[in-house]
Amino acid sequence: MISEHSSSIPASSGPIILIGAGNMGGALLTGWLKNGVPGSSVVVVDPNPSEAMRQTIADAGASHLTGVPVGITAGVLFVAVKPQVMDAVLPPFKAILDAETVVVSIAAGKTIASLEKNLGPAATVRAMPNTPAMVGRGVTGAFANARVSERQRQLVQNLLKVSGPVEWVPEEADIDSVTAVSGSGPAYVFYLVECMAEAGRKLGLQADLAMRLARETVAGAGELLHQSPDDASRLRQNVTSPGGTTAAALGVLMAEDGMQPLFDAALEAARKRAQELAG
Ligand SMILES: NC(=O)C1=CN([C@@H]2O[C@H](COP(=O)(O)OP(=O)(O)OC[C@H]3O[C@@H](n4cnc5c(N)ncnc54)[C@H](OP(=O)(O)O)[C@@H]3O)[C@@H](O)[C@H]2O)C=CC1
Ligand SMILES: O=C(O)[C@@H]1CCC=N1
Repeated sequence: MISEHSSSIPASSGPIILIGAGNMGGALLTGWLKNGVPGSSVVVVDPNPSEAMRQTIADAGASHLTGVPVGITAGVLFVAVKPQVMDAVLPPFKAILDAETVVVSIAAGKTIASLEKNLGPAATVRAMPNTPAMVGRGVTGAFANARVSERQRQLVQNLLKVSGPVEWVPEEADIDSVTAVSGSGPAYVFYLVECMAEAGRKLGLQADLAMRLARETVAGAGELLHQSPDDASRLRQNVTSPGGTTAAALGVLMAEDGMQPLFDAALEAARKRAQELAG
């Protein structure tokens, strides 16, 4: 159970059961532990976590199980397994829910209706974090169904915000769009680094130098975006001298057949895939 004394995390009515301690589940667990959630209030269910995760769990005094806990009721059931295995994994967990439990799923696409098919009607939040959560710099979109009380919403908000800001959306369908923008978004940025490095190599730079330049440029631009009060458009304009080199490059990227139509198509594809994973 999380006590009122845990820094910013309000009390839950029972332990947090985390199903799946992979990339995202592990990142959230690490964030909870750093932000005052006592390890003793967390039960991690994962048949085969990494050695590093086993160590984290053990060091925190959290419990590790390979299957459904027996004899306890979940305060929060936090679902962080792949959407494709959820229908096989979830049904036995129905036994550890009661009227006070809030279910949180971070799985792409999986609808609340699909979760309820496996778990029965429950206070449920669909959330979509992203991998910068691993360094406490993520952003999460979240939707709560009508069964979620104000207390549960606060509790979930505090559990999610250990990895960065939380943006609540008014419609469940919005979560699929959030997934397309920020859930998958870090991959687009990493690919941008790859593209910049490859283009630099084609201009004659050593491949590893081009990669270092591209990587530090994107990391530095991200940090500037994070720290500056200016919006992205203003920051772009600050780089762009009239008649200069940046304007020449942006003439290509911002052409009618430049990046915007590519991003429109890419994000539409991501949202469509989320919708296909719904069932
Ligand atoms: N990666 C990302 O950028 C994001 C992912 N998500 C969502 O988060 C969820 C998890 O993704 P991610 O962390 O990347 O995936 P991972 O594969 O890294 O993590 C899933 C974990 O669940 C474990 N697992 C498998 N079967 C079970 C089971 N029966 N009971 C308990 N645990 C089990 C896996 O073990 P094993 O490896 O041994 O199979 C693994 O440790 C997905 O639903 C995804 O859509 C959301 C936002 C961003
Ligand atoms: O690719 C995926 O399906 C997951 C969800 C968002 C990021 N990774």
